[in-house]
Order: sequence, then C-alpha cells, then structure tokens
Amino acid sequence: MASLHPLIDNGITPGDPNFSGGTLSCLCSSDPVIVTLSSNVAHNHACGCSKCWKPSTALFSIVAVVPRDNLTVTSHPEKLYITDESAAIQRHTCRECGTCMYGRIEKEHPFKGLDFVHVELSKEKGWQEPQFAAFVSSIIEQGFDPKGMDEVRGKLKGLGLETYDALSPPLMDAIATWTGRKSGKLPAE
Ligand SMILES: N[C@@H](CCC(=O)N[C@@H](CSCO)C(=O)NCC(=O)O)C(=O)O
Ligand SMILES: [Zn+2]
Ligand SMILES: [Zn+2]
Repeated sequence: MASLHPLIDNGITPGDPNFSGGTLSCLCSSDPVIVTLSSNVAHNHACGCSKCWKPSTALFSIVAVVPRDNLTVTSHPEKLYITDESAAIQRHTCRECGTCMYGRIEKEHPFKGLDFVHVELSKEKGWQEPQFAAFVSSIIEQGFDPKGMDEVRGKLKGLGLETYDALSPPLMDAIATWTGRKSGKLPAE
C-alpha cells in the first residue's frame, strides 16, 4: 500500500510529555526558513485533507497545533508566502521548496490563536505523537481508489489511530460549542 506518511508507516514513537519545543526547517538545502516553537504541540494528527502540506509520496499529512504566541520565524521569513489567502488556515509556505512552515487563522474562527505545524520538519525528538486520523475519506477527492479505504482505515487503526471523516469528537465539540455560543443558543462562557 502507498505510504500513509513516513512518520507513521513503521509504527508510532511516543513523544516526551516534558519536551518543551524546538525548531522546524524547510527543505531548502541552503538558507532554509526556520521556525522556532517554544512549547510542544497539541492535537497532533494525520490529516487526509487536500489542503494540508504533505510529502509527495504520502496519503496523509501529520499536522498539530501550537499557540501562535509560541511560534516565531527565526530565519528567512522573506521566503514565505500564503498559498491560499481565502482559506481559513493561511498556510505560510516556502516559495523555493514548497514546504508549509505554519498555518495561521486570522479571521473569526473557533481555532483562532492556534497555528498549524508539521513536526516532521524538526530534527528534535519528543514532539507529541499523532493521536488520531482526520478527514480520512478526503483522500478519495485527491484520486485515491475508494476500494482501498478499508485497508487504509485498518492500517491507521492498527497503529492506534482512530479514524474520522472530520476532526476528532473533542475538536468537533469545541467547534460546535464556539458556534453555539456565537449564535446565542448556548450561554456565553
Ligand atoms: N474535503 C476537504 C476538507 C478540507 C478541510 O476542511 N480541512 C480541515 C482540516 S485541516 C487540519 O486538520 C480544515 O479545517 N481546513 C480549513 C483550511 O484548510 O483552511 C478537502 O480535502 O479539501
Ligand atoms: Zn524552503
Ligand atoms: Zn488538513
């Protein structure tokens, strides 16, 4: 079967709960963009959506969040551009190597304040390991044969990753809570 993602194809290595951050580098062989994170990430997951950056051979991205105040571009910010200004998550991508260094939400949104990052861009060990697989059915939209979905879901479950066709229930509940409060159907916090 095609690679799910190189970080998980051969099993999942648990992260270190005491890990306190590190650096992400783009794939340019010279003058890479470097992003420094001052904390570990949270909600790390495999994402099958068409928008998240992933290695060209992988079916899924591995993407996590970090508070935006914990993220700084420490080298070559001038190489970054936003791939899709209209998307909720504005993905700041290296214009030379095409690597997404972080995704930031600027509009009103339940996850505003969190940046989306890819820990495979770091040499350090200890980042939170993937917790679940999201938007699994979305790989079909990108050309994956629907007949192979049982195998994909089976492989993800075998790795200990529960599979969802949106985000995980706690994240979907957080989105719905935000929406309910905004409309007034739920009391304000
Ligand atoms: N089927 C679509 C789904 C795209 C989608 O909604 N992606 C989610 C998850 S990205 C990280 O988990 C999302 O919130 N996207 C907002 C954005 O990317 O701006 C597809 O595959 O394209
Ligand atoms: Zn680059
Ligand atoms: Zn995604």
